[in-house]
Amino acid sequence: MGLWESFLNWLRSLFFKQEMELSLIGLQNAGKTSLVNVIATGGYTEDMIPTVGFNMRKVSKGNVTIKLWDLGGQPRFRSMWERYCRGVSAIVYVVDAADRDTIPISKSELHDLLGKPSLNGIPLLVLGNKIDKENALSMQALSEQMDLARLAERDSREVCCYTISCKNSTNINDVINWLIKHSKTKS
Ligand SMILES: Nc1nc2c(ncn2[C@@H]2O[C@H](COP(=O)(O)OP(=O)(O)OP(=O)(O)O)[C@@H](O)[C@H]2O)c(=O)[nH]1
Ligand SMILES: [Mg+2]
Repeated sequence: MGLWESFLNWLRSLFFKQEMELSLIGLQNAGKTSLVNVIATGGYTEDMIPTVGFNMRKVSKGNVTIKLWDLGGQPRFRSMWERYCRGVSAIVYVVDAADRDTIPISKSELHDLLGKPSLNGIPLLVLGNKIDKENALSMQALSEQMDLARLAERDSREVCCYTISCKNSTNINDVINWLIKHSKTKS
């Protein structure tokens, strides 16, 4: 980036600071914490420790400061999801697209959660992760199996779906761009 461009970006950042708060949910082993790491530092590792309860991370992307609530996906933590989704700018739901057996559970957890009136109208980004694996579902198949059309219609909510790989950093830029688009100007 040239000096002049950097200066302009700095000037812009003084006037247009944006911030957003996001919740990352989904079943255990889907790759939520891996996604936070990839967005924050670009780092990826195979040996991850399951999240106990939740973690909070703040990540800056350009003018946007993103506060991420990374929640544990094991059954005992799922009852907390709603509390951490209230009032966020967007909900990011991560699915292991290569673990076909768990898709029905993932779907029913998502549909139950979004049925709560407190979460009405919050935009939803569904991410089918692990597309580096051979048996991973396509975006269309995932979207059908998760019945995302019904969620968009039932709740008249914005719903978007991407397939990604945290391991290979595939489509991570699309995710970041979507997030930035859904941030709000700081008051
Ligand atoms: N092949 C592959 N493995 C991945 C990918 N993303 C994450 N993993 C692996 O999946 C496992 C679980 O990742 P985590 O990020 O801990 O999953 P999580 O959703 O945070 O799990 P909980 O904290 O228990 O809810 C780890 O072994 C990761 O290395 C990916 O894109 N491809
Ligand atoms: Mg985790």
